[in-house]
Amino acid sequence: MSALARVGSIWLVGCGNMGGAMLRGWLAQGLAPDKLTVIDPALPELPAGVRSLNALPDGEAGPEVLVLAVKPQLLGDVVAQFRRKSGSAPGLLLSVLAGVESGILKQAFNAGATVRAMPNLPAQIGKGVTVLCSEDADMDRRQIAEELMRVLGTVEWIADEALFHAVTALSGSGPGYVFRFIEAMADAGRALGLPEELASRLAVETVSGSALLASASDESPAELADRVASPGGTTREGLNRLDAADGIRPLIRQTLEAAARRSAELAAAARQS
Ligand SMILES: NC(=O)C1=CN([C@@H]2O[C@H](COP(=O)(O)OP(=O)(O)OC[C@H]3O[C@@H](n4cnc5c(N)ncnc54)[C@H](OP(=O)(O)O)[C@@H]3O)[C@@H](O)[C@H]2O)C=CC1
Ligand SMILES: O=C(O)[C@@H]1CCC=N1
Repeated sequence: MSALARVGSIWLVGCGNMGGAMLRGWLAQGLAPDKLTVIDPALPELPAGVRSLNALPDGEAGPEVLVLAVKPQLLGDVVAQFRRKSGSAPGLLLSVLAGVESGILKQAFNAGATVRAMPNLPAQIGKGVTVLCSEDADMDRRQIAEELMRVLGTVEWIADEALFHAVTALSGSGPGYVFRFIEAMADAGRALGLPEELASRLAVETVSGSALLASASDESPAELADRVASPGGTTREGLNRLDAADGIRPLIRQTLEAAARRSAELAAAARQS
């Protein structure tokens, strides 16, 4: 029996982009709806059989798995509610909150084990990548956490939680940069005279097809770029601009550095709250 099928109860706190994707994925994998409680003051419409609450229940024993998917700035509210209302600590705490460290989560919820996760938005179509990290989860709880996140796409474990700032900057925030890149490609195509909708479609399909090829190919992205660039052709001219000293590499490095810095700031704020 899968680890997930053995889980008794899951409370999901926050059912927006990430929480919603997890909920849909778990149900699609066959998790029984009556094992699930969603806690979200917005009371989102939920599939039949899932318990919906606008706040943590009063005096009820804690769940086997507590999943946190609220904005990091709301952690304090959730912790305060948990202390006021819940009867016992969860067996496993799984948090997708950017910047909030395991130490803070352990102190706040006193769970049997704590796992931090950093998914990304393609999770909404099961094509995300999630990085997991835990200092105290045994094999069984690691397996539960992994199965809960695998419904969102692929899963990677890291041993050093300090790398979470870099992970958040790269894969957590990364879809945002890729969407901006698609937009910029489409804008540039329009500036060259393409009709707006055609430029948008060409930009999306070009990025999507290239990502699929990079994922399926044994060749590195650098080798694949060389395959596109015929000697003396158009792509080399474009790549020369991207590869210039003020081109894409320093820009992307600065982009990730800015996001990682923000992750560290969120961590500091959570430590102080
Ligand atoms: N979006 C992304 O791509 C990624 C997000 N994350 C992390 O996931 C977490 C959630 O992000 P995301 O899903 O985008 O956020 P959303 O705002 O989409 O979802 C959060 C949900 O929590 C609800 N909420 C607000 N207050 C409470 C409360 N006290 N108790 C329970 N639920 C509450 C919100 O309701 P309302 O809208 O009414 O306030 C909303 O429905 C964040 O911590 C973020 O760092 C991690 C990786 C990627
Ligand atoms: O922007 C954020 O803070 C969250 C974490 C990674 C993606 N979204």
